[in-house]
Amino acid sequence: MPERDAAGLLRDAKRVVVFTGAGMSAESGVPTFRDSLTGLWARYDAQSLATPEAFEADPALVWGWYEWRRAEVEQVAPNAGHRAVAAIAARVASTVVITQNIDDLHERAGLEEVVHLHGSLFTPRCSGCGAPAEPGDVPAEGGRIPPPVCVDCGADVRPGVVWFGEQLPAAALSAAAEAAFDCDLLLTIGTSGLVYPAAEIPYVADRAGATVIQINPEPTALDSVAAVNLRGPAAQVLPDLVA
Ligand SMILES: CC(C)NC(=O)[C@H](Cc1c[nH]c2ccccc12)NC(=O)[C@H](CCCC/N=C(/NCCC(=O)O)S[C@H]1O[C@H](COP(=O)(O)OP(=O)(O)OC[C@H]2O[C@@H](n3cnc4c(N)ncnc43)[C@H](O)[C@@H]2O)[C@@H](O)[C@H]1O)NC(=O)OCc1ccccc1
Repeated sequence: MPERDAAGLLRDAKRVVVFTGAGMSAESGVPTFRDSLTGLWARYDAQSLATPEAFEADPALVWGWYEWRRAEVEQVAPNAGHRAVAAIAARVASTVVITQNIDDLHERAGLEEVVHLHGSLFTPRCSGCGAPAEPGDVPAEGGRIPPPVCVDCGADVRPGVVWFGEQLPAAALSAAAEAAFDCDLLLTIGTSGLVYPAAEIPYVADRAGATVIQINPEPTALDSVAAVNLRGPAAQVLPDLVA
């Protein structure tokens, strides 16, 4: 029975990587990347909105979208899946949690260190000089919101996320690749495995001889690299795995 194998594999693991995507936060009520296009943004395609070109063309539209997503995240709480991942990190000293998510639910579930490959909703910076900016109060009204300007150089402040066509933060990418190369077990949770170079991480672990366990209610591009596929929602499957 896959669950028992997975629990046994996790119990015996010495160096664990937990790799997460939007599905990890779905049961908290955070819309997955593709579902985050409602209201004003419904007529846009996420991949074209999450680009430097879109911000250049209409800063208020894109800033407003990220402020809406930040408001969503601030209204929800980590789920039992996030708490189970924190329990794994507490139990297996050398656990590295790598996420594609820009929410802070892993941290709010008790994790001090999380490798954010695609940035965060809570680390805005100047689009000109790169100076960190204060994430102001979440605006009450949704819709188009002009971004604040940088106190140092007056350029627009931008969300601290990685947009399509932009390089990932070098430190995060190398920390992730290194952890995947060194681990003996990688858990991939709630990701479709379609966005690169992040999606390469489970393959790095597999090629280095680690066991890959996937948790996802649906089949994904990562089925082929997973030794064990647990077909279920993260917040239901993970607690059993760490029980
Ligand atoms: C779409 C894809 C084809 N395109 C790319 O990958 C591109 C281009 C590219 C590069 N290399 C390639 C190689 C091949 C093909 C294309 C490329 N990559 C890039 O542009 C990257 C940057 C990519 C990062 C983009 N930013 C994001 N996010 C931040 C912003 C924001 O969020 O707004 S990506 C964003 O989308 C992705 C969404 O994927 P998932 O998280 O997996 O979510 P998804 O909705 O797809 O699936 C949810 C899954 O959960 C499951 N699920 C649902 N409920 C549950 C549940 N309850 N429990 C468990 N699972 C569940 C579902 O079944 C499903 O499987 C995440 O990565 C997320 O971070 N940059 C770059 O390559 O730069 C290079 C470069 C080189 C030189 C010079 C300059 C540049």
